Amino acid sequence: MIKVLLAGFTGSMGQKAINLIDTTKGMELSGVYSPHCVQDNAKYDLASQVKIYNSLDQIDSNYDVWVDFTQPDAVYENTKFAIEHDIHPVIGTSGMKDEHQKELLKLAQTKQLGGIIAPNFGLSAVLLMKFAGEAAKYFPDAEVIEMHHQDKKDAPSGTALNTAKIISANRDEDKASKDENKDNLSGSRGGTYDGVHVHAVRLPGYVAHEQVLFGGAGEALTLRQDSFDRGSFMKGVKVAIEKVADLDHLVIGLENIL
Ligand SMILES: NC(=O)C1=CN([C@@H]2O[C@H](COP(=O)(O)OP(=O)(O)OC[C@H]3O[C@@H](n4cnc5c(N)ncnc54)[C@H](OP(=O)(O)O)[C@@H]3O)[C@@H](O)[C@H]2O)C=CC1
Ligand SMILES: O=C(O)C1=N[C@H](C(=O)O)C[C@H](O)C1
Repeated sequence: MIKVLLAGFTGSMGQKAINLIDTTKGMELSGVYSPHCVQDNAKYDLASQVKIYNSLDQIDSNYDVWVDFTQPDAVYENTKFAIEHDIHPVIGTSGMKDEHQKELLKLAQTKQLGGIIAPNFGLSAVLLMKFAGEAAKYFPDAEVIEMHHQDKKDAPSGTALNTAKIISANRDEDKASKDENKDNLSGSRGGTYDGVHVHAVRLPGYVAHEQVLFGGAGEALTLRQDSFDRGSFMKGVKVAIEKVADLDHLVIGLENIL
């Protein structure tokens, strides 16, 4: 039985993850963590054996997997805590800084502990990123547009940033057009990662969506994925919880364990 600790259990993704864990054979929700919660199982409709924590230092090592859907400013500390306590991290939270990611890769390597940081657990987004990497070899001019629900706390999305990194790693930047626009309205061209423009839209009604626009001489290619429901992430989370203990290092991206 895989004993799971879920960080961010009161949030939108946390609630979906509880349902996944409760309905999947071979895993059990043993602990939950959210810094602003109260220790009242009935209030959150949690079985009495589920331990509730509202501070990291209360948590013991009695867990196999740490699932994290919290906030960008908490995810590094949480992941570090999990690795240091030999709990396999399954990290969905976006917004981790590159230098923090590198540090955690090293820490997990030293401990030979398996874990995953997944910018996106949805198959459509994983495939979009793969296809974007392929397209960037032939179309060096590309822009990323992500669209999310208005409650999203970070911009751009972790997926969009990762897509921009993949495009940058696969294209020949010297062949890309130089952007010499003058912004009459500040921010009109979005943000850039290594010269790849990234635009973030926040609107009610949206869940999580991304387009990558590639432009060439007289032609264009558009890739698009849509997560219409947060349930779309749960297959990926399930696979990650089941497979993470088989790894002996930290991987970035769901594609590495599919
Ligand atoms: N990789 C993927 O496939 C996906 C990733 N995400 C990412 O997951 C994260 C959570 O998304 P979502 O559920 O929509 O967000 P919510 O805002 O709905 O939930 C955030 C959760 O984090 C908790 N929290 C707040 N502050 C802290 C802290 N300092 N330490 C630990 N926990 C904290 C909140 O608790 P409280 O209510 O007590 O404040 C709440 O339980 C985001 O980063 C999002 O981008 C989302 C969807 C898919
Ligand atoms: O906050 C969200 O909703 C999502 N966050 C992740 C991200 O930042 O990429 C994954 C997905 O886009 C949904």
